[in-house]
Amino acid sequence: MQATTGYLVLNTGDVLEGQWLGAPKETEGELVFNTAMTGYQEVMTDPSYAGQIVTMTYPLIGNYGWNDIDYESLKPSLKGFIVSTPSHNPEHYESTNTLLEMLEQHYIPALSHVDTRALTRIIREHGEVYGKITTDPEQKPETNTVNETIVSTVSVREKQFFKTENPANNPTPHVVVMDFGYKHSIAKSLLALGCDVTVVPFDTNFAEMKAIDPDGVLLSNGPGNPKALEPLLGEMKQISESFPTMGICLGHQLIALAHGATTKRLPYGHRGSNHPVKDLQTGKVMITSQNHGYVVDYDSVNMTNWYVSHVNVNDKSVEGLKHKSKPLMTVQFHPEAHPGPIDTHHLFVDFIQQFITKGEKQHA
Ligand SMILES: NC(=O)CC[C@H](N)C(=O)O
Repeated sequence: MQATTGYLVLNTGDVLEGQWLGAPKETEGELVFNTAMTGYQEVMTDPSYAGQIVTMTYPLIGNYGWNDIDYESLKPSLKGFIVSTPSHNPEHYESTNTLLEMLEQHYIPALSHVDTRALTRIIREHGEVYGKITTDPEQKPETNTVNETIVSTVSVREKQFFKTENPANNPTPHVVVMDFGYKHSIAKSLLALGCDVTVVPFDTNFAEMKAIDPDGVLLSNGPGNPKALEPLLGEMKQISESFPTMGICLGHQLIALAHGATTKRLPYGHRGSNHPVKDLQTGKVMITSQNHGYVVDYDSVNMTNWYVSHVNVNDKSVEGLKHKSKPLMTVQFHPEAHPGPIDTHHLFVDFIQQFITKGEKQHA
């Protein structure tokens, strides 16, 4: 079969040629690159990529197929996918489908045989790049395609309860995950540690949270600019001051904003599975999985009540915050490690230790 030629046209004026894969529809969005060598299924199903076109810097994509285990959400939310060399004949005992079949099933347009190194250099140089996947190289992409309410498109509408199959603690702790586009691995990590988990919509307020009365609250990862959720910060502040709370990625940024810090855009984002992060208390460096374009501004953190617990070794940006007197901890990276190394899994243990050690609720 003759491959259809497709183009990625960028707002920088660059046009890259490739072969069309997946859904036969044009798409546009912000271009971001991920440097992980494996984990394309987790990347594609991570709701934090909603509104974005993702390119993988590793050239061989699809070679271990697509399985029933590694989903981070039920379907991909990304707008498009750009690869160098796709594999249509995967080899893996868990594989149930090919990458191409999944692109078609979920109606995601993609391009292969693109010079992804050149594309990554363009993104690194310009920082914020928008693109369109099209058959017409004369087209121009829209800029600023991520709308303010993108979190509402990926959050659950009704709360969902999951019972742990590993009731290791008595009584079983109950964690509420505020869903800004949560990765399933976050809930799986908590369930595996013996917590029951309720996932609630992103706009759950303090009164609703009090009615559930969990032992701990986790604010999840999610897409878009954290400042888009400014109207909800007051509720999040109350929630995070009243329950032992953990924030991951967007959840970390939101807790920081709610407590008076500011966020800004990184020059070109951290997306990959080998970002070194230093724990400033122990001095240990851990390799982490990351996916973010925004970051908490170091100088804006109120050091009277907070300290910076982790920093990125490469660019010294804020990677974690801890409240000095409340059980409140946040991280910019992904301790659920999917895809990526499990160096920071212990943070989930640290989080739940806060409410299981005494076997009773820590908040009044
Ligand atoms: N993975 C995330 O939660 C990403 C957070 C936010 N959307 C960012 O890009 O910084």
